[in-house]
This record gives sequence, structure tokens and C-alpha cells, in this order.
Amino acid sequence: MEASQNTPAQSIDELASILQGVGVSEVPKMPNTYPELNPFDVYRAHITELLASICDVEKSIILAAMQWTTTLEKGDLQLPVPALRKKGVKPDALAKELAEKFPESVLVERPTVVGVSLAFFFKTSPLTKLIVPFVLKNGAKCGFNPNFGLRDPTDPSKGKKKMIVEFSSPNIAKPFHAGHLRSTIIGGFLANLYEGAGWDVTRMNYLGDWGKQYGVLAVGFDKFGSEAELVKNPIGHLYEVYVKISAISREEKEVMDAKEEEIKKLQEAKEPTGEKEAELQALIDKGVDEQARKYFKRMVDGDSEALGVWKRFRDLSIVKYKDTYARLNIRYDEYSGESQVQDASMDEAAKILEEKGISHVDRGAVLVDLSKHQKKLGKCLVKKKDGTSLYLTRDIGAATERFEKYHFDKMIYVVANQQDLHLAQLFKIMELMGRTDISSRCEHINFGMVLGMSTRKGTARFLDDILRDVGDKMHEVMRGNADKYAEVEDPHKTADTLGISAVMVQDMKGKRVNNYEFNMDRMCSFEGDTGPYLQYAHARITSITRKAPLSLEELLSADLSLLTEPKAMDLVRTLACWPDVFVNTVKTQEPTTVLTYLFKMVHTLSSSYEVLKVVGSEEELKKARAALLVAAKQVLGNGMRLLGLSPVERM
Ligand SMILES: NC(=[NH2+])NCCC[C@H](N)C(=O)O
Repeated sequence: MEASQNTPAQSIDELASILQGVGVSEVPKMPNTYPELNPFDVYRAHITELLASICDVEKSIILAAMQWTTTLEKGDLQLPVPALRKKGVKPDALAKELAEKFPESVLVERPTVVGVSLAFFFKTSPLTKLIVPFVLKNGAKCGFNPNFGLRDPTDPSKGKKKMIVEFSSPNIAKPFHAGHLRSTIIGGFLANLYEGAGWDVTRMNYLGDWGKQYGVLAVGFDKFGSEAELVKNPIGHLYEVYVKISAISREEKEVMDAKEEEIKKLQEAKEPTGEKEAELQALIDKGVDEQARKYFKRMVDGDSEALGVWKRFRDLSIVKYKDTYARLNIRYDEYSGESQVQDASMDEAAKILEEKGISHVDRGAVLVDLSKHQKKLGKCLVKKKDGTSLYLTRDIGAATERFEKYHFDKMIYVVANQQDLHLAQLFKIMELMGRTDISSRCEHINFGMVLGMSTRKGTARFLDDILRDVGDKMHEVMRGNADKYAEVEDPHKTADTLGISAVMVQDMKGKRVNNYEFNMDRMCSFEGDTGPYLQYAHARITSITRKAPLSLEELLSADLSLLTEPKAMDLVRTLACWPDVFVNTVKTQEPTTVLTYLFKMVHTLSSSYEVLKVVGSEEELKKARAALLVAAKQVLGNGMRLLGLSPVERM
């Protein structure tokens, strides 16, 4: 591997010496800037100092006023002059004045005036000398900033802030639907994001693994289950069993409803019904529903045999889930679940709700009327007539338990926007209970629907099916190019990775709240902004840098002043944005922020190959170009890994 993993990060002294080399005597520094982790901060602080010397505006105001540009043609940074909040002067006049008075700088050109804004272009030669070594030395850490997650940015010894990201959270014996898929992808990304920002992240999977349906499942397993199948394919097999037993339960219900109808008629006709009623009772007792109810009751009461069966289903499912998640580069620190919520914490919550007069009893059930506080929150049930808990009740208990256990500073629930109401109710109830210490730290990260997620073999039920299907599709696409295909070492594995990238990129391309259409052909195409295209870009740059195998030392010794082509400069300027893109992503919490950048970057990259030939160039030039391309590969790889993708080296 070239410049990556364990290479030491660039130190502030190294930065200082590079800056001295280009004629800047001191590292420009301002509060909340991290020049050693983000070269843009060097420029922001530098420009701020220069502007402060020619106008009477607070440095902090100048710094905050500086903005990113949308395209390179608009400069590297811009400053809308009205944001300087200077009273009594016309912004366009002030812009002109500042541009004229702007002192000579070795780092930036004199700003150009565009309307009421100043556009700053960084001088490219010093920028290149700053950026290329910065990326090469920081390697896999490049772009990330572990300071954001510090409890106290001025005192790292106080440790990191604690975050729980709860995501994926499928239901055992039920299909893994699109909502779970998106939660898995987006949640995995968010966990990486916050880790990159220096938070101490706990990845949590909150399984749907409790409720009467697990009684149904146990009854079903008795009838239709197979030990061998269970071990081989627990998730699929349990689902099969569940489907079969649910069908029986539905049929039975029809029969019972008919019987009940009959009895009612007899009662109306004042005929004796004793015998019929006994018959119905016998039917009910024998029925799946009643047996399941009894079975679940045993689970609730802690019957070890009943719990043992259920625990096996759960454990085997988790083993299988782990494999699948690993394909997506996801691992969990905790598999919690609805079943793990303690009665004690739910009882405690119920007590508080009652004492504070938040809940009331209605026909034996316990309700909370949230509509008084916010109309759309409505009324919600927190305890059923028979005393059993609900989804919402378990979430209340779970939140308090997690807070006890982790003392988190922030907890993110990555759940589809179909559950907006549920989570809003949860947070509101916590608040009314007086637990603002918890509710204020919770955030629901939601997302829209996936439309038409079916595969060619029918409707996809499980994550594995989806991944297998896109993998097959990718394999087919790869076979389309026979020459290339022959060169790929392990086509199955590559197709699998590409397929996963296809699904993930399609999912993360738009804003989270948008719905999107699951379109297998489009996502698997090498054309357009797709996962395979991104992978192709990574494989291509790898293949080019492979042809100039240079050590990190050699790359760092390159004479970067040889990089003068406009294409090289565009690439350097684009790479320089990466740490800022990361900062912005922490703000937006949108994977599309990263993807949009990466696509822009690979477009710049691919249009530069023609000009920046490595092979065949004279030795020194080759070294300089290789240094730039290795840096580009590093940034591309870092961005892809942040999203949860596995960059491929060949394809
Ligand atoms: N804490 C939560 N409620 N998380 C979301 C759980 C999602 C739930 N298992 C479902 O499939 O709908």
C-alpha cells in the first residue's frame, strides 16, 4: 500500500516549515480553526488577517463571513461583503475598496469583485506544495477532524463525547424491508461520520424481537420447523415458518368468526347456546392464536423453556445478520432489542407518567394524551388492557436504560419517516416525564421510501436476496466486456462488491428525505453518477499509480513546482476542499454532501489523465504527477470508506 494507513499525520511544525518555504513566516491561526488538519483554515485565517488590517471589522465576523464557492471558476473562497455588517457603506463600494487595498500576499491573489462579493483565488503553486504532502502524510486520516467530538476542545484530556447511533433494527422472522435497508446504509455512514469527527460512537441494533408474534413463531416452529434449516438459514426459515403459521391463524379466525356469528343468532332467537359456546371455546383454546398468547405469556413470565426456544431463534438470526452486515462494512457494538428492555424501567416510567398526571386510565388501558401539547401528536397507548407493554412503552424504557448505561451526549435514531409520529411521541413523553436530559440529546434522522424494491426473481425479502441479485446483475454487466473480464482475478467477489456499491450509492445520492425508485439497471450502470462508476474511477487511478510504484518518501520528495497544467491545478484545488466537505457533512448529516463532492472530484480526475501522463514522462515529472494522483486516490478512498463503500483496486 502506498501513502495510507499508519503513516503519521502531518504535524504543525511540518506545516510551518512548508509555509516558510513559500514565504509565510507563521502559521495563521484563529479560534476554531485547525490549520494542521484543514489547509483551508490556513487560508481563511490568512485572508481574515489581511482584511482586518484594511477595514475596521472584528476578525471573528470576517472569518464567519467567508463561504465556499460552488465551482472553481468562482474562486476558492468568497466573501459576500454585506456579511461584514458594516453600517453606512454601500456593499459594492466597500467590495471595490477592499479589493483595491488588499495587501500583497504570497498565498492568495488580489480578490476580484463579483457584485457585492469578493472572490478569492488561491495562488496555485503554494497551494500545491501545501496540499499534496498534506494528503500524503495524513493518509487514511486525511480530511477527518477528531477535535469536533471533544468534550472540551481546549482540553483533550476531558475525553470524547459519547454518541449512540441506533440503526437497521430489523424484526426477527419478518422481511427486511426497504426501510431497514436505508436505515442500515445511512446509519452506517453516520456512525463513520461521527467517528471521523472524534466522537466515541456506539453502534446499536435494536431488534424487533418481542411481542405475541414470537409466540406465534414458536407454535409454528413446532409444526413446520426444521432444525437443519434453522441452522442453515435461520432468517429465511423463520420467515417461512411465520408465513405458514400466520396463514393457519387467519383461516382459524374465519372459522371462529363464523361460529361466533352463529352463537349470536341463537342468542337473538333465545335458543340455548351452551353447547355451541363450549364448542367455540374448545376451538379457541386449540387455535394458534390462543396457544401463541399462552406461549408469549410464558416468555413474559420468564419461563426458561419458552425463553430458550425464542433465544435460539434470536441468536441464530444475529449470527446470520452479522455476516450480511459485514458485507456492508458494518459491525455493531450492541445487539439490543425490544426484548431486552427491563420491566423495571417500564414500570418506573409508568409510575412517573401517572404521578405527574400525564397518563390516564381508560377502560383498563393506560393512555397519554399528547394532543394537549401538540395537536398532531395525538393520543397514545402506553399499556394495554391486559397489562402488556407496547412498542412505544419499550422505547421509553430503552431510552432511559441506554442513558443509564452510556450517559450519551447524543443519540440518533435512524428510522424511516413513516415513524416520524412514533419518535415525536417518544421524545415528547420523555420531556413530559421531566427527562429533558434525555430528550434534548435525542435526534430522529429520517428518510424517505424506496419505491418498487423488487428483484427479477420476485419481491426481495431479505438483505441477502437484494445483494445477491445486484451482484448477479453486476456480474452480467462485467461480462459485457470480455477482455476486461478476463483480467479480473475473482469476478464473483468483485461483482458482489460492485453490486453493494451500486445499491449504496443509489441510496445515498439524493437527500435523505427524498423517495427514490429502486432501479437495478440504472444503479448498475457504469455511466452516470453510480456506485460502479465511482469504483471504476478508483480502480483506474489505482492502475495508473501502480505503474509508478514509488515509496511515500519518494513521493514526498517530488518537485511539485513541475505541476503547472490547468488540469493539475483544478485537481489540487478540488482535493484541497475535502476537509471542508467533511466539516460541511457533519453539519448536513447528508451522505449526498460527500457523494456530490466525490463525483465532482472524479470528473476532474478523469479529464486530467490525458494531460497528466505518468508512464512515459521524464523521471522528475513522473514523480510529481504520481504524487498528485496518489493523493487523489487517497481522498477518493477516504470519501468512499466514509460512506461505507469498499474501494476496489481492480475490476
Ligand atoms: N427505537 C426504535 N423504535 N427503532 C426503530 C425500530 C424499527 C422497528 N424494528 C421496525 O422495523 O419498524
